[in-house]
Amino acid sequence: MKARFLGIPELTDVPDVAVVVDVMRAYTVAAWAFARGAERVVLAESLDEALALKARHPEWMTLKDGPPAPGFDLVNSPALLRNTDLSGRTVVQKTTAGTVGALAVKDASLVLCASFVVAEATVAVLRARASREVTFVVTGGSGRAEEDLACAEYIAGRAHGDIIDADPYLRRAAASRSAAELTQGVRAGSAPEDVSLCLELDRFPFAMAASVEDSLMVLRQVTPAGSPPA
Ligand SMILES: O=C(O)[C@H](CS(=O)(=O)O)OP(=O)(O)O
Ligand SMILES: [Mg+2]
Repeated sequence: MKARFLGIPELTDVPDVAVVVDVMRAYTVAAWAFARGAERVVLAESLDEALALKARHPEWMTLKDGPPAPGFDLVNSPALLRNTDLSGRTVVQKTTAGTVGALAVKDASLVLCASFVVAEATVAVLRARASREVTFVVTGGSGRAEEDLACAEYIAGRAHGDIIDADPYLRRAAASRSAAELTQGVRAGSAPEDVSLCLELDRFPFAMAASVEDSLMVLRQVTPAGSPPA
């Protein structure tokens, strides 16, 4: 398996298989949403689209990064989300990097959204797919966010079949600028436990695949043994 690692601005073609990585925090948060019972996560193009979807479907739960805002039910924090019961809910998520990265590759035949908490399940889906090339979208810092790059490289190595010590990758993520900002409380809508929750390797047994459904980009859980959506 050939792996290429690209930032969102570097995406110039439509990949066959894309793994969109956002460790801090979009795809750690999405995984927690599924763990708390969410049925699906709609990746919104804009805050206005998220608010319009909420107006049409008042029972849907809207989530954005940054500070709490009118019309939004949740913030992009695993620590603040993990005690929320989302059973059967649709969550609409809009963030600065993670959701933008998935929408940038929405025409790929397989789009997986990943972070450390779903790393091995993501690896299993990639191995089952046996693609010749996988494009890792490193969403943070125009492709240079160390937490996303470390996670992407770890998943790529494992998908290639390598036996890898995860600790150096987790240490890189722990030393990232994002981790520092979250630890220092610089980012609004965060909690002190966010960083440690983002570094819980393989916390969940499922992967997450996004595909277009009725013109919306919808993220769903996929089990490694099953087939991801076509
Ligand atoms: O919520 C986050 O941590 C970030 C927002 S920013 O990097 O602070 O602007 O969003 P994400 O898309 O989850 O990286
Ligand atoms: Mg991020």
